[in-house]
Amino acid sequence: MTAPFPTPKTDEAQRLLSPEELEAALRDIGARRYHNLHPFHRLLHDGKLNKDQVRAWALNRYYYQAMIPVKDAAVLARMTDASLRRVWRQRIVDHDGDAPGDGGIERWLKLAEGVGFARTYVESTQGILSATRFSVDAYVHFVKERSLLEAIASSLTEMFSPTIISERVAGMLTNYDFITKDTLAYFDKRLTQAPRDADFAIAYVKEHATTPALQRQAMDALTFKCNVLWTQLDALYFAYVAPGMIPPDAWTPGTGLVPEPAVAQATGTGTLTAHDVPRLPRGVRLRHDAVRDQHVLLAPERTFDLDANAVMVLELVDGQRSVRDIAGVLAEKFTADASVIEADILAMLNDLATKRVLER
Ligand SMILES: O=C(O)c1cc(C(=O)O)c2c(n1)C(=O)C(=O)c1cc(C(=O)O)[nH]c1-2
Repeated sequence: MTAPFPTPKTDEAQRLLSPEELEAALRDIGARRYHNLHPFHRLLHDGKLNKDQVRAWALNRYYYQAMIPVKDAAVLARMTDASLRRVWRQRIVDHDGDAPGDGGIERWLKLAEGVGFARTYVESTQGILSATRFSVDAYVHFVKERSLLEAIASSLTEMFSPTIISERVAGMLTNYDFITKDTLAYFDKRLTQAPRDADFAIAYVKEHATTPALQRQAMDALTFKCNVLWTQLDALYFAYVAPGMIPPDAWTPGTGLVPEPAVAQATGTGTLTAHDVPRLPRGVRLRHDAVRDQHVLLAPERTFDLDANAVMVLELVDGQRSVRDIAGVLAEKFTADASVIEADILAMLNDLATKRVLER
């Protein structure tokens, strides 16, 4: 497809660059346009956003994460060479995993849950900004419509991502008390996946962009992709930072979240989340008081009576299972909805945590 408004030909576009010059020109595009330079990222990394603004970022970026394998499947579908497909298909595995509960999309959902979202709300994508959807969809369309060279070149933003990831993880861990290393686990794997993918893509582009016109196409593809990323942050900034104009139907703070247990909130104690592994602190025991026929939690100089549900949960608290694991066991036992059980268990365990008879 020819662009309706083709990029004006510059002198640079007329001259065939050496592969090294081409790489330098591509890197220069990143140095000027990559999304690490966007004000929203600067605020995110420097700890200048509030929790809801960080939530808006996590929610919207989920759509990018979820569509990346769709994009890569489209790229794969254009490859007639099995040896290329064999390399590219790894990208889909990285995001989808080999089994349920595995892979990058799952890890992004954990990030979103870590900042308080209900997984089903995030997966529904109903609260994302239209601009997020437009720009991510534009990326998918681009790789379907343009040449394979352009499709591969558009992924070259990944050359620049390891730096921003290191900066983001360090910045967010230092600056936000609600962010943990576990929450950001998504990025651990990207630190090796992104350079591996980028090395392959840049080698391909250097080998196949063999005319000035093809080199220009590769550069334009990378510029386009930088714009895909930049636009998403513009939209976040506009809606959630300044002027703070949230479009109709987009996420508004307070919605789509797992309710935080009121007691833990009031006392300000660290709230357990579904991924935490609860255990009884040293000196606290689950006992059956035979005289009263009552299960109790026995702590130094204190006891707490437990109802039957609490006993069932605490019998599964073994310092190995996470809250989610425990909910899974009980959901299976009672053929009930695991997410409902999980919410109940979290409320109960957080109540015990505030009484200091449970820890993670
Ligand atoms: O955290 C980031 O700043 C960042 C940037 C990019 C990128 O540069 O496109 C990707 C990712 N992360 C990422 O996680 C990811 O899976 C990914 C895939 C692609 C792609 O174009 O195929 N880019 C990116």
